[in-house]
Amino acid sequence: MGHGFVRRPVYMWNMIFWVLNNLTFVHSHLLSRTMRFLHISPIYWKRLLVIFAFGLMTQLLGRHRQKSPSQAFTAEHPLFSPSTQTCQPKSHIVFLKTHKTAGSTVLNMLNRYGDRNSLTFALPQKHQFNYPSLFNANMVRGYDELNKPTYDILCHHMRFNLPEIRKLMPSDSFYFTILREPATLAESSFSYYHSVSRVFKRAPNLTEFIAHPLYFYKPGEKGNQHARNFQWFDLGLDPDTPFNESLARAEVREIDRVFHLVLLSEYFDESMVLLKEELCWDLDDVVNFKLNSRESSTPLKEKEKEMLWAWNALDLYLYVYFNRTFWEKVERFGRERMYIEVRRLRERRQQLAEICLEDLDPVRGNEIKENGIKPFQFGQEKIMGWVVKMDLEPNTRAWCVQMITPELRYKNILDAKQFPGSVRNGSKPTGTSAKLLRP
Ligand SMILES: Nc1ncnc2c1ncn2[C@@H]1O[C@H](COP(=O)(O)OS(=O)(=O)O)[C@@H](OP(=O)(O)O)[C@H]1O
Repeated sequence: MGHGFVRRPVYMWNMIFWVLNNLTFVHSHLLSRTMRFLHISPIYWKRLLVIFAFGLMTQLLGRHRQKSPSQAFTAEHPLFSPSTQTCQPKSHIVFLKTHKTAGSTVLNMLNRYGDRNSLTFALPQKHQFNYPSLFNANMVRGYDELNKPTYDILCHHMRFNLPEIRKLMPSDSFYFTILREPATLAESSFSYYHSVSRVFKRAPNLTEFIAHPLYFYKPGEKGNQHARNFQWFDLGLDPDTPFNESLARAEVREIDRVFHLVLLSEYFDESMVLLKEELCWDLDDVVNFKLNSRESSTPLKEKEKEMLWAWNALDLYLYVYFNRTFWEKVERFGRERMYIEVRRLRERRQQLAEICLEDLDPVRGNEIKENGIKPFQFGQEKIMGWVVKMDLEPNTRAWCVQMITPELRYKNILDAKQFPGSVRNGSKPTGTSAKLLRP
């Protein structure tokens, strides 16, 4: 599990050590006089030199991040260990990719990180882990109960099932997921799955569905997950359970116990900053372009939102709970610090967009001629994508292409990398590049 690039941030304490170190060497005679003047014995002076040298070493290696103790997270899921004040990039990761929540953008980031650092993905046999069935370890390609392979990242669409996940993922894995406000999620889901989901097919339009959901919804029918408590379902829970506060609270607390971080798609950039901090990653590891967005969406009236919240009461409970924990984390991170970090992230995104993209706005899929980066079109929705400039230096272009490679395409690339020689998926593994340099 290599992390094949050098970290660049310069940390204050390392800088101080570096400056002192240079002063020590350049002005050693001056220093020794000062030490004598201050009545510090040569033995202490030597010890100080060792400390300075150590400072220089850490500065040069730049692998460990110094964190200010005042920013320490003391919650159940610490953002970093306050005792050591350093962190190591995490590479054992379980991401529950919920549906219609910006999960594809998060997934792309995980794909890139794992690809660049030669991490091993637990990949599905086909496109996803037999969704909507509950996840089972045997759905992972190459998994073998007796001779267990080791995996670093599990991140493709699945219905969460912790005991099975624990069979294959390391015990120190970092669990995270992403949620979206249930009414806008319902609007996205209705438009995306309208042509495939039986319940939605029966409804002439979203307005009718919102007005009479029970008329169209038949419990236990295939495809129902798209129509009610979608996130609750993806978390492995029963979306048809009648709402009951104490049950909802117990389930949500259990989710909070298992997941180290729950992101919010409405606050995507703040989410990326928290994630970067928790994973001890670099800014470039979490910078992204929005993927899988529709050309347009239907604005909801207040009344419609309320009706959708009532219909998706379990998802609403989930969202409200994790909205609170999210902002508590932001508070502990520091609002001012968050503001600065979000600005850095946006500036970097803008910089990369200017380097990589023909257009700073997403374009329709049919305007993208390059097959590897055409967004996956599903149902009648127009899914938007990006055009990468052609005249880029190859390394830069490969980086840019990675940032917008759609999930199925990227899955095939990773699959071909992990299972070389096996002919499947009809995809040639072009575009993987384990050691890309930043543009
Ligand atoms: N960065 C960022 N910030 C906020 N929102 C974002 C982002 N990236 C994607 N999206 C929106 O997420 C919706 C697609 O979600 P998914 O990628 O999870 O969909 S899928 O289940 O994998 O098909 C889709 O929402 P709708 O456009 O409303 O359908 C995307 O626009």
